[in-house]
Amino acid sequence: MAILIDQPEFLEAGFNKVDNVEKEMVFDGGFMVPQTNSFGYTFRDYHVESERQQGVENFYRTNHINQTYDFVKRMRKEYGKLNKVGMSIWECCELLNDVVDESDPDLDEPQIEHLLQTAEAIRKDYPDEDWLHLAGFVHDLGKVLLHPSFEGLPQWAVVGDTYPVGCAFDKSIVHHKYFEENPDFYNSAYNTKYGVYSEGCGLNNVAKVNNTTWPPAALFIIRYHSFYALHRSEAYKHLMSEEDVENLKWLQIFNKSKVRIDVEKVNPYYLSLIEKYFPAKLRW
Ligand SMILES: O[C@H]1[C@H](O)[C@@H](O)[C@H](O)[C@@H](O)[C@H]1O
Ligand SMILES: [Fe+2]
Ligand SMILES: [Fe+2]
Repeated sequence: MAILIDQPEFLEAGFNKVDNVEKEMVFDGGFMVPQTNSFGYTFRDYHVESERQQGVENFYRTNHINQTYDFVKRMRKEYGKLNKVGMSIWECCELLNDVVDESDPDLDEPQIEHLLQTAEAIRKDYPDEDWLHLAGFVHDLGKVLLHPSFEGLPQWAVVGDTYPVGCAFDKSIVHHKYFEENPDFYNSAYNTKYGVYSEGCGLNNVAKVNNTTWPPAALFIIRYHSFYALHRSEAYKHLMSEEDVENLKWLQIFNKSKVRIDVEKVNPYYLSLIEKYFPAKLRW
């Protein structure tokens, strides 16, 4: 997803295949945590040569060419209406299970399992912050925009790493070279360090339409968990407000995780959190 609000370090290229996957499981606070994805590569490696990577690269090519300032503005307006569907958080999770994310080089489990894995990993580290567990659980629900009930948006418009439009694309963004085919790349209104923004303007302008009682940090996590150029490569810091800086620390603890979980056992806990923080039906 691209955002409206965003400089460089190159991702290391190289072959990071680890031959013996079994040996790469480490024991971490009661969880067995793999160090490689199920294809035998380290996580988020966008430069290995595999069939899956070709699909991922193709995805980013289309994504980088088409995510323009005007497109993102139009999408925000259209989907900000929240007039597509009325449903509960749980119903949304069920819709999500039909979705396959073409941008993810590591994904090999159903979305619901990925959500629970993420949530359980945070719960282990921060047992008392229930709002944070719930953030883990709902963090990828936005992918539901791929579902036909949302007019079936194409993958390039929905998934993949997050970055701002309206200012220069940072070199740390995955497969950066394809931005050279994006019209905004040549538009002087959008291709400078600040572009349409100003110093410290703040990353956050999320509309809190659905009356959640959640802390703002949770919304920040949901919105920016895929903004790797920011939380991993430290790009775009010049656009952050003081509040963003404060919230960033939560993002840094929010990492992809592959802990093994017993879905049946943990489901009731997440249902109770949904009930605590969200209305029964939400506008989407
Ligand atoms: O948060 C993740 C991450 O940014 C991945 O790189 C991307 O493939 C997924 O779509 C997204 O859910
Ligand atoms: Fe995500
Ligand atoms: Fe995710």
